[in-house]
Amino acid sequence: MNTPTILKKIIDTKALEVASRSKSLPLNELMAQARDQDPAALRGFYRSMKARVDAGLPAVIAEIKKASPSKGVLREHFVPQEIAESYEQGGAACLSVLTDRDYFQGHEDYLQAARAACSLPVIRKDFLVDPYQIYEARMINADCVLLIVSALSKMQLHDLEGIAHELGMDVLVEVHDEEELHTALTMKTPLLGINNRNLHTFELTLETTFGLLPQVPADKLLVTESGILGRDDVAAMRERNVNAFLVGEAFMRADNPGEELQKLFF
Ligand SMILES: O=C(O)c1ccccc1NCC(=O)[C@H](O)[C@H](O)COP(=O)(O)O
Repeated sequence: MNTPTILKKIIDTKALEVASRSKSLPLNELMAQARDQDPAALRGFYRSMKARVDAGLPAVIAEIKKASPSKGVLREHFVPQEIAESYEQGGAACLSVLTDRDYFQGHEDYLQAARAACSLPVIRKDFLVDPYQIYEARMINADCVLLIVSALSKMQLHDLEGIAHELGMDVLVEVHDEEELHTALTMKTPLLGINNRNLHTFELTLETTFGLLPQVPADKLLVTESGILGRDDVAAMRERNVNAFLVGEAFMRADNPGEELQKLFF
């Protein structure tokens, strides 16, 4: 029998999580609450990214993550509010906050605290496999959700995207290879992430973005994700007209995450 990959383990955990949470708050009640939220309160994740890129600036999604399966604990002094303020001062376009508890030591409260401490739009960074989690994302005021193609069927991708859009949230769809890219291109969202990290093996190379780039249509806003560690990486992307970035580790390991963002990008 094949050993399950980390992504498979995470997805299995998510199914259990949803089953347990829906016992305390059933889906129909959560749906009703989420649909009652004021869409005007959302901050426009895509809009913020697009405005930076159109102005010729790097659009940085700055990530708040305490730990990860591939790297362990990244940051001991972890105060999401402080990090969010620092990122805003450093020039981030948006925030990404890990809400997964078991593998990333994240929490939904961290997203809410970070968002309340700044004026930036925020993506719920988690492994979303069920409509329940999309309604939950709206209830914690996420402005955007992540959908990972390798974790979902085409039908699930369309279904979850439809729910997110109906609730007023943006969608970042994430791919890692050509087949996933073709699937993602059947979706409506203009926000397309290429993850340089293989989520099954942890292998990481910026060549993933370079290799898929020629197949990305001009009307998509491409975000390169993972493994951006220094100014050389940023320059290599910008030379190829990749101007949107999702960065976690490089900032989380720095004493001052916002200053590190400034050093890397401006
Ligand atoms: O980071 C991991 O170890 C990981 C393992 C399994 C699934 C997802 C994983 N990470 C999510 C991400 O892709 C990153 O948090 C994000 O792109 C930022 O990457 P980095 O700048 O390299 O921290």
